[in-house]
Amino acid sequence: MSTTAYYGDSHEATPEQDPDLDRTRNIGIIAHIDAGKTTTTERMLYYSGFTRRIGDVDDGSTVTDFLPAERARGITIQSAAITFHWPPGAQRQPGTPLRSPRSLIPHTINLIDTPGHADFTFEVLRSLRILDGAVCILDGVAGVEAQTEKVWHQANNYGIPRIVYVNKLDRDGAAFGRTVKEIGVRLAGWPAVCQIPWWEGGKGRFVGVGDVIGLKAIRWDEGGDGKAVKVCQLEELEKSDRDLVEEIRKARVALVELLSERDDDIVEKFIEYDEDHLAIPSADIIESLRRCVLDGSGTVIPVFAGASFKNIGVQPLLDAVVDLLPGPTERPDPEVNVGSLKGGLYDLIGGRRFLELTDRDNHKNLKARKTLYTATNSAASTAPIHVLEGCALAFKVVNDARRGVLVYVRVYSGTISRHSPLFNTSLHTTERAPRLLRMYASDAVDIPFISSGQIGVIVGLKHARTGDTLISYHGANHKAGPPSPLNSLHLRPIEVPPPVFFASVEPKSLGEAKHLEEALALLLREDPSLHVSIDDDSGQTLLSGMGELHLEIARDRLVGDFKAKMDMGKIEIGYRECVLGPSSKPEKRTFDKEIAGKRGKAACQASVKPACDVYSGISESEEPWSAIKEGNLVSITPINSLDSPLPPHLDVPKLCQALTNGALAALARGPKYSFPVHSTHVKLCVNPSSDIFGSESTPAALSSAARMATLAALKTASEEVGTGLMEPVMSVIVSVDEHSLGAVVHDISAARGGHIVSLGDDIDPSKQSSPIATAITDEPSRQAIDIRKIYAPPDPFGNSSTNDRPESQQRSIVARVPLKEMVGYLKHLRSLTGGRGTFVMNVDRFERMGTQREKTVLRELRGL
Ligand SMILES: Nc1nc2c(ncn2[C@@H]2O[C@H](COP(=O)(O)OP(=O)(O)OP(=O)(O)O)[C@@H](O)[C@H]2O)c(=O)[nH]1
Repeated sequence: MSTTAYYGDSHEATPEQDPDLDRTRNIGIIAHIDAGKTTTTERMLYYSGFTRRIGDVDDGSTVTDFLPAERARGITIQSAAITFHWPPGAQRQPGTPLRSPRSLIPHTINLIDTPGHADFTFEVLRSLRILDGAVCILDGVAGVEAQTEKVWHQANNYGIPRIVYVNKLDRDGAAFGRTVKEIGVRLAGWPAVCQIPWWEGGKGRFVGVGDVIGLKAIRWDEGGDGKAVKVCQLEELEKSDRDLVEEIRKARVALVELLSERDDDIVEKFIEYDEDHLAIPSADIIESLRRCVLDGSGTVIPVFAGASFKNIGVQPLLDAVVDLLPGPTERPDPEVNVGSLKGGLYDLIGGRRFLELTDRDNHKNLKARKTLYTATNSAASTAPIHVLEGCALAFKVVNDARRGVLVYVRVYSGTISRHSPLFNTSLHTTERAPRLLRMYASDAVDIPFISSGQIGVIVGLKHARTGDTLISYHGANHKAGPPSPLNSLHLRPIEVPPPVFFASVEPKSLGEAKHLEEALALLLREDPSLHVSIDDDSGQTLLSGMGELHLEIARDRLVGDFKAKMDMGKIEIGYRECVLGPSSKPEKRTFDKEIAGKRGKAACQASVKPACDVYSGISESEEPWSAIKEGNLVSITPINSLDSPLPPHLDVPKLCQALTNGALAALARGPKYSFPVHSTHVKLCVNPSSDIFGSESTPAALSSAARMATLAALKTASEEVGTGLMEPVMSVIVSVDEHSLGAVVHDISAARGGHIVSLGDDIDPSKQSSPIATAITDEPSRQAIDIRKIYAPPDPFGNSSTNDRPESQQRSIVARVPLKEMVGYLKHLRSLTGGRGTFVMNVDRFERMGTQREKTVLRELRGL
């Protein structure tokens, strides 16, 4: 019997609903550019009753891409967090037990839309940290693309439970079966096919999906808004589409078999139902899948099907989000750093085994951190952690034209209440949270507090930046801040990659300078992967970032959104400068000046030498204090404060920090070419009896002395042995079909001076692990996936076995190529591959150029 059902037609969106944690899903959508994230999100909002019409990416009317730059370019730049409810309908009364499937009961979904372009990978990583689960959208024609693969493996590192949605199945050339096999091989997990596409009459229009779990088929009305669906039971469907029914049954057998290899409970059910794969109730299958997905390893990958643009498949996908992805309480203890110590936040709060250094913490500059934090460590064991009232991560800062600066936070413990003072553990400042909001894309609702597990927005913070940890604590003290170690607690910190492109930014007139400065400061709060520096010689402001598009968007934001009247110079590659040998003698400099009406005096001695491998350099360094930053090593010879005690305002860590800051400031600009210095070891020395002058030796004076001495040492080395240029070398992953492989490999190695690291062969069962997985995950090699054992339905418009269509086999090339040779590569790759090739890249290292190459680059830089 077939029935007509309606999704989402009886609902008034009720933003104030206060959800229980077990009914909350903090999820993200990850995918390659153009796979259909925004299109799918728009449908989700519509069916949930949040919007009254469906937004369209192509005419710029979407809810989530609300920045003018995003609408103009039709791509997602910033993550926008939106809250909605699924399924629509009355909320569960508190205390009502959950039942399976969970999608029968309304849930609150906090959805983070992440950008797909490689230049915004850092943005994706930032979002990944705060997700409890993710939907990965694939383009059913293109299959698994390089960017998706990259983000997928990064999500593995964070252990995020995921499901896959194969979109665009209405398009010519859509191949669901082939995509399923690619999922297995390239995402290195077992695809659990939960739906199969329903093509009318087997080879016609894409009209709906076969539901492998519920053993039924769902058909959407053609041309409608997608709310009305026809649910067909298999017995009835058998009369008109026997092949589809057969395939649904086959898929059910494969699904139960796959689950029984990993879940004992489903084996019991299998036995209970007389070993009949089809007899096991759908609720049991869902629970089994959920258990497999929740481990976050990506070993079992539930796969769903649809065509969001044609309004097909989105509601069952939302059901799957609720049914298969975890609530905040089902996730592992969030990782925190307290100084050099790592552990779980709840372990810290509960006083459990947190204060041991973990085995994995053999960090490169562990020695320095150990020295710094010995005091913290001992204090920590007695610290009053219980004063912690709330702990949140600012994962996104957005300047909203109407409301001012919005700081998106995920609360991990306790609550953040309106008006409560928040201590920022990165900036060591306290600010109040005057207003709290829950965001519905560009709309918002005021709320009195944000509780643990929830995502919300704080309005009115003046300093908080993306990535900062904010805490509220009992007995807040604005001046002193919270007691140690709470004052150094950082939630899930991530490293910002080095910027490799830069451009000068200049106000159109002097009167505009202040406004530009403020706009840049805001932009930096939003996006910590942008950097601003001032060129000492020319006085120019330089903006650096991760890619050309990254800087172009920054310019659009400055001009369009912040209304800064400015010009941006040519976007150029950020080279680095390195010393070619050691300076022959240490340089000593004394700083003796008034700073802000206060006398400052201190002296410092510095020498420099190459540190080709800064990371191994540190283990050779005997100094107890050393720090690696931006590819350089700064070390300080032991300070003997026993013979000549330090003045009361200084202790060894404070003094070392001030000296290091000074040296790092000097390294920002090379002595010969003015590029930042790289791969250089600065050795600093301060003798308390002759270089410290009582209360006049302030941290600022010490920094200045270290800066002057380092500059002098760099100059000496440059004159004596010279400096060389280094260039960013990228780790590049190119996805092409077999047909274009030869041409692309030749182009990379012959024309671009690249080095091929590996060639992935996706169809050879003996080489089952993806080269991208190997390049990205830091986990030990993953289990082997035998493509022959993957169940995938046949593709009506070709054969699902990739073996039979060699020209469509996707191959991954992993290579190392100088960034200079990658400028404008996408266009070239497209022409080499008939438009099908895609690539992703990130900085691998900075490498010294050969003499000839250096000459050419210098000539180009000088415009000769
Ligand atoms: N035929 C077809 N086109 C689709 C479908 N889903 C999305 N599209 C189109 O694909 C293009 C990209 O869709 P978006 O939703 O902007 O993709 P996205 O993943 O959000 O892209 P970025 O924001 O740039 O990362 C648009 O032109 C959509 O209309 C689909 O199911 N079928």
